[in-house]
Amino acid sequence: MPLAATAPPILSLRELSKRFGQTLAVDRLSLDVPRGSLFGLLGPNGAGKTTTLSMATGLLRPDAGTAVVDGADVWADPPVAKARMGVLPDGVRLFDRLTGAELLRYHGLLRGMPEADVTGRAGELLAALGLAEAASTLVIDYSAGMRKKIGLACALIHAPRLLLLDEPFEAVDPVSGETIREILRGFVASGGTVVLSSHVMELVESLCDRVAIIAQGRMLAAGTLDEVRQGQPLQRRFLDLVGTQALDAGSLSWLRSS
Ligand SMILES: Nc1ncnc2c1ncn2[C@@H]1O[C@H](COP(=O)(O)OP(=O)(O)OP(=O)(O)O)[C@@H](O)[C@H]1O
Repeated sequence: MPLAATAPPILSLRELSKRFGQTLAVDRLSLDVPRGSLFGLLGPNGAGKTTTLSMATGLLRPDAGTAVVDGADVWADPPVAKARMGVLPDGVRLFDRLTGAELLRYHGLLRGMPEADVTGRAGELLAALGLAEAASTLVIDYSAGMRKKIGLACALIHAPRLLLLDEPFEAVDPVSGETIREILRGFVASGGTVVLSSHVMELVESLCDRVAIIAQGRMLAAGTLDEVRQGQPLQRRFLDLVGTQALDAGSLSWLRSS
């Protein structure tokens, strides 16, 4: 029996809920992520993906429910839980008055890494992600894709066993996208676990072995790729579960009249 089938999940969310005023962003959402999986979290805009990941990573306090990382409760024991994960938050809120190299160094030292390791790994990460030439550039002057990549490097530098990545491929060019896919596959092959959110079905279908589809804060389906797809392309299954929004007849007619 594979390890993932017998070991406890590396991430376990139980009945997580979060309300913003009138909006119930996440509604009693439960999810288990087995060790060694490359897990895709899918959902339309506003589904609650970022809110869920923020609660799972200790960035946003849930109204109710629990998040447990490798046995450590994220909200009862944050230092232990946070040490076990690498996080790429939504929008990548970074200290952007630092250079790329300084930001990576800051993250490594903050994680308690020895100075020499930080320097060595920072150089390797910058090179692998095509940021070596921008190492001395202030992050505020980075493009959106470069910010995503430096954010990913910061999440990786302490070699966590669990990566939680909010839209890691957003704004990233195809060459860097392939590098990131390679890094994530290698990470999982060596025993790591990745949870990523995305809108891009083809990417999730080709990269992830497990997926969950959420909409309006609720879990609609979760399991292996094949269990969720049920013999259909993921895109079709996603649209069936989430529902399509047909344009009313005559809607946007002004756009078609010249
Ligand atoms: N800080 C906030 N204040 C008020 N409402 C919020 C806040 N953050 C999220 N929301 C609302 O909660 C819901 C879920 O948002 P969330 O950002 O989690 O969705 P998402 O699935 O990540 O969307 P997207 O794919 O567009 O990034 C949305 O209705 C959003 O407007």
